[in-house]
Amino acid sequence: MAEQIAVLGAGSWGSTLANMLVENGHDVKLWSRNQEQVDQLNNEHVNPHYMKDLVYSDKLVATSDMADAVKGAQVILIVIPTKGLRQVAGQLNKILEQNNQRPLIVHATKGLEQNTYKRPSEMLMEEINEENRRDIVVLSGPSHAEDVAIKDMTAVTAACANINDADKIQKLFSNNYFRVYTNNDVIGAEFGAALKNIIAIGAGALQGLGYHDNARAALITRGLAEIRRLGVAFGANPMTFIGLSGVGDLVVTATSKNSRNWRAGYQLGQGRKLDDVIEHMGMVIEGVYTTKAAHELSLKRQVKMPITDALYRVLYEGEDIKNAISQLMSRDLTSEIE
Ligand SMILES: NC(=O)C1=CN([C@@H]2O[C@H](COP(=O)(O)OP(=O)(O)OC[C@H]3O[C@@H](n4cnc5c(N)ncnc54)[C@H](O)[C@@H]3O)[C@@H](O)[C@H]2O)C=CC1
Ligand SMILES: O=C(CO)COP(=O)(O)O
Repeated sequence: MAEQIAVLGAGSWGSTLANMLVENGHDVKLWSRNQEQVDQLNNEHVNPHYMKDLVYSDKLVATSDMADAVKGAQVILIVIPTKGLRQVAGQLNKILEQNNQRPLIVHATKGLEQNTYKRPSEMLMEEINEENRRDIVVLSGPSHAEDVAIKDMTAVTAACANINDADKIQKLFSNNYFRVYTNNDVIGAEFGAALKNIIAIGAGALQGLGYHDNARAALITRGLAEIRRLGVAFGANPMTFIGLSGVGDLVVTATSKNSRNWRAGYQLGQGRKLDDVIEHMGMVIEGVYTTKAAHELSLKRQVKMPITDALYRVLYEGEDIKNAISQLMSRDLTSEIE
């Protein structure tokens, strides 16, 4: 059955999901704060800054008026980078309150908030009053927008404490190339999503420095160990980390040239400066900020995250990447299972 869906955030992922939902037969309004981008989407069906090869459906309606996008929507999908999430959610809350509207909220944001270390669903719960929303569902997993745009096979997870709502999102989003599984572990799904970006920067850096397959496999595997350790310390189900929002997303992000985090790491490995890399990416590199949040959180919780610590020193304290790698490799030898 066709649903009325609002998508907030028209970057690479928000606009691609909005287009897919239109093609799934739903009535979709896509909100962007940028009027020029809205005009391009409505008039020429393109979004060249973010998705240069995608021609969007002419049934997709874009708007820069959030109230217009949200009016009547039963489901609201939020695809805003972590840094802007709270502000957009606060704006949304006011509109929902005025409309007396109580939609199901889905988000696809992958990060942790600076200083508070909150997960996206925690930020949304704080900003959107309970009277103005139903549950919050996390949509996560190995899903580069570029691949979904060309209808490559993709499998993701819809995680929600209320499994009926995860089921509903599973049905709305699934089609013959996009397969959605469900999970009730929101904490695990969000930690997996946020922390894999750190490891992806590291994997890109290794490749930029000229390391090969063994090094990448070691980084991914030991990266997953520290992602799981932090997630489990906050109540995540360890099994989630061997699922799509865990190892699945880690593998795609740490091995793909489509990944902004991998590309950032690659350029750092080749000797480019961080500010320069951020300036030229033109899209969000969540892992840069998540590295800082996760490093601080791991110290607070006393969870060992040696790869995250090494990347933190490289990104925020100017340590040479090769030194950071030597330091990682010369730590006391230890057991794999902790
Ligand atoms: N690009 C991808 O393939 C995937 C991205 N994600 C996640 O989705 C989130 C969004 O990523 P992308 O779409 O890639 O980012 P992007 O950089 O391509 O686009 C971000 C969009 O959010 C808007 N935005 C940022 N701050 C805002 C604010 N304060 N108010 C209003 N609009 C704001 C920007 O104008 C832009 O349209 C990130 O957390 C990312 O990790 C998740 C899965 C896949
Ligand atoms: O989360 C993603 C794919 O699942 C996107 O990763 P990047 O932000 O590194 O492009």
